[in-house]
Amino acid sequence: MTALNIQHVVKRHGDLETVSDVSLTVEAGERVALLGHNGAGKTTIIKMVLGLMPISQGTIDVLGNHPGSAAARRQTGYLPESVAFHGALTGREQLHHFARLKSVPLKQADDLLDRVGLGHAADRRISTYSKGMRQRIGLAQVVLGQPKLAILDEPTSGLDPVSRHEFYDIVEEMAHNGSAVMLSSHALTELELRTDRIAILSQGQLVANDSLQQLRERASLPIRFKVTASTDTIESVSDKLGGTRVNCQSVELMCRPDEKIGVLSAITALGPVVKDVDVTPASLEELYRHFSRIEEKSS
Ligand SMILES: Nc1ncnc2c1ncn2[C@@H]1O[C@H](COP(=O)(O)OP(=O)(O)OP(=O)(O)O)[C@@H](O)[C@H]1O
Repeated sequence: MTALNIQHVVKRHGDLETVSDVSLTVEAGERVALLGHNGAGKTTIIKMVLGLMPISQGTIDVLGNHPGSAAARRQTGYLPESVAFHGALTGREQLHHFARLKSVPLKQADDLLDRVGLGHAADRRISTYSKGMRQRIGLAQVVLGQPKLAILDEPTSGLDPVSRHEFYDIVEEMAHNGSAVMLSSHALTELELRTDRIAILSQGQLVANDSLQQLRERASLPIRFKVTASTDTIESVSDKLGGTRVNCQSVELMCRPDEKIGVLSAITALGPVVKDVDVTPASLEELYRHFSRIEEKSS
């Protein structure tokens, strides 16, 4: 089921067009990452989806409802880029408040405080919380009531690496339970394995919208091999395979994706002199640069 359906959406501020003919869907249970440079139009799209900003052209359907309608809001969880809570309230009081607004049992709020790692600080005032702790309260209020659509704008800014990992575990759990999740981020490395689809915006236009695997196939960027042998055999390995010597034990090779199996066969044919092989396909960061650059060149 399609939870979010954005079709041919345009946003104009006077003469300035900041979102140009963007079409994007997010299915129930799917995690879609919205990527783009500063000013690419991510927050503008999110604001239109939430009904906080009027659409100049095109349509947005949120679970069969108009963006910003009571029905759409009831089923949507939102974590803004800069999350702000009442500093005088404790984490528990703040989350209980959201639970009452969402008509969710208070017990669920208490359980969520533990789930986001704030059980120990639940009865402390939010003014004493670090940025990461506030972000966790923000995530807890999104998860509260298991919304059918979750919109997360730069959700991991301010979180340390362990907290980021835990954050994506919770997002995964939400998607597993049927929520559609759209999140914007600049932290590409962490998104690689934790999202189902990547949508890349460049200057208001959607320049890519595929799974990581499909993006790799489309971009056809080189694959990197690092072949390790012993110091006394690396010279002959290097002579046979070519590539660049990176140290006294390793050679680095690059090839096109369609050459991968051939290169692997050549490495395997060298037999036990090869101690190790690392095969690294294009990273999301490289793909992101590739797709953003194509658009910049053509504009
Ligand atoms: N009310 C407005 N009037 C005029 N221009 C606006 C308005 N709101 C946003 N913009 C412009 O729209 C473009 C997209 O902004 P947006 O905030 O959506 O970018 P973003 O992709 O979220 O960037 P960031 O990663 O920096 O948060 C920017 O050029 C911004 O200046």
